[in-house]
Amino acid sequence: MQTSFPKEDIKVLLLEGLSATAVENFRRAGYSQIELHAKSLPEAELKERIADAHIIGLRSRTQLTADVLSHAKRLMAVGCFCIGTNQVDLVEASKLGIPVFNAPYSNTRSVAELVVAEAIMLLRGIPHKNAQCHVGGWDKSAVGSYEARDKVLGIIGYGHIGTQTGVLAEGLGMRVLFYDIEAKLAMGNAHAVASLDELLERSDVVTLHVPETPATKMMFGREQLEKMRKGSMLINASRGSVVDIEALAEALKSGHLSGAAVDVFPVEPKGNGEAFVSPLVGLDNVILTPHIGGSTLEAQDNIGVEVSSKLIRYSDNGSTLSAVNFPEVSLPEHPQSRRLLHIHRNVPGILSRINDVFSGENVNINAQFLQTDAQVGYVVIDVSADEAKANELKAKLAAIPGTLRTRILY
Ligand SMILES: NC(=O)C1=CN([C@@H]2O[C@H](COP(=O)(O)OP(=O)(O)OC[C@H]3O[C@@H](n4cnc5c(N)ncnc54)[C@H](O)[C@@H]3O)[C@@H](O)[C@H]2O)C=CC1
Ligand SMILES: O=C(O)C(=O)COP(=O)(O)O
Repeated sequence: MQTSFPKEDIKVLLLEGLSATAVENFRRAGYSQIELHAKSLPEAELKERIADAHIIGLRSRTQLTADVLSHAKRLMAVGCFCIGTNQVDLVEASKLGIPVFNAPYSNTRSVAELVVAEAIMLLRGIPHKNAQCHVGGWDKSAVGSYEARDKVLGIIGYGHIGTQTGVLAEGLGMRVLFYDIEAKLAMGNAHAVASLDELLERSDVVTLHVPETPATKMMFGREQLEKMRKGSMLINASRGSVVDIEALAEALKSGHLSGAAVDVFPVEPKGNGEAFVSPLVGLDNVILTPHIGGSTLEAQDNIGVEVSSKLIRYSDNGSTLSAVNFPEVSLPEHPQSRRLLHIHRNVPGILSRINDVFSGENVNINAQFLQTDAQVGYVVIDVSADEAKANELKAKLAAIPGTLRTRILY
């Protein structure tokens, strides 16, 4: 599709070592100005690099704060090449008229497999036995080693990853309980519990799968750890902010918990090679992994295609389907028309001002799409007009008070 703004002038900034599938997809769609970085950028450099970027792709490390976004003079879309979107100030992006996309399912299975494997490792006391062997020890004993079969796995946050983890765990013969703030359909023989406390009191292994939200920040502290059964285990592959890591280290040192597996941390290195510091370092009953729950080649390749396709579709066609902070529209193509986009603050009266722009003009409106959310309104208008007329209409649309952005797509 031929776009009004030449695709070769659209700068795509891709950070944090995204899969080559993302780059190939952009290139195939005609985007040639792609800047690739293997790591997240220090804030000052990020502000510099984002200044003239039209599209940015990132993973969990890059913080797109309101301050960083204020340096992005041309940014039209953000792609989180992962599940979590807590690293982006979604409200600010929405206020600026910038849709944010993610990959809500592509690494779900990878996280669930890792968690189930860790549950088995912890139940067998493998972290400690492994550490012993590495220093010449030999601790052949069944003490503290258990089968996963018939043990209780307590899942906090029964969404995509939580349910998938429960299904895999049931395959091993584990009994699955879950706690969620929403009513959820139980998969297999899983049971919802009435309260977090009940889940903690009944589980042998507890695993966290909540997103980072104001309500989940530090939701798992000393009080929750104390309520866990003596000798039980905790797995956290959600977000580092969810667990009080100092309190977790104490619970492990005191023996109240017999083990833990932790993939996410309150402070994580910006990239490979930077030192990792944590109160859990050196505890040989803990499996530490460098935030790799979703880092399998399958997941990363799929995410690369999924998120780049959403960004390309928005850039080429205006569709915002599955944006996490923006009104969602899925648009047909009308190649015979010119497509104008109008993004505005959702305040009363704008639609009639938009329609005023077209009334009295000698142009035919072939289609009009409108979707709003609490903050933003998104109108797409397909018109029969020549280039000069389309530019004139765009200028009039841009002059409407409350307008955030206007574009002529094609
Ligand atoms: N370690 C890693 O590499 C990865 C980590 N993640 C993390 O896992 C999180 C969960 O992913 P999904 O399962 O795909 O998300 P999801 O949105 O499908 O599920 C999250 C569930 O948590 C529930 N929830 C929210 N607040 C809660 C609370 N306060 N208490 C109890 N339940 C609550 C929700 O109702 C929902 O059912 C992501 O947001 C991300 O932070 C995701 C992928 C990879
Ligand atoms: O998908 C997520 O939310 C993750 O936490 C994975 O993050 P990553 O892409 O490995 O930085």
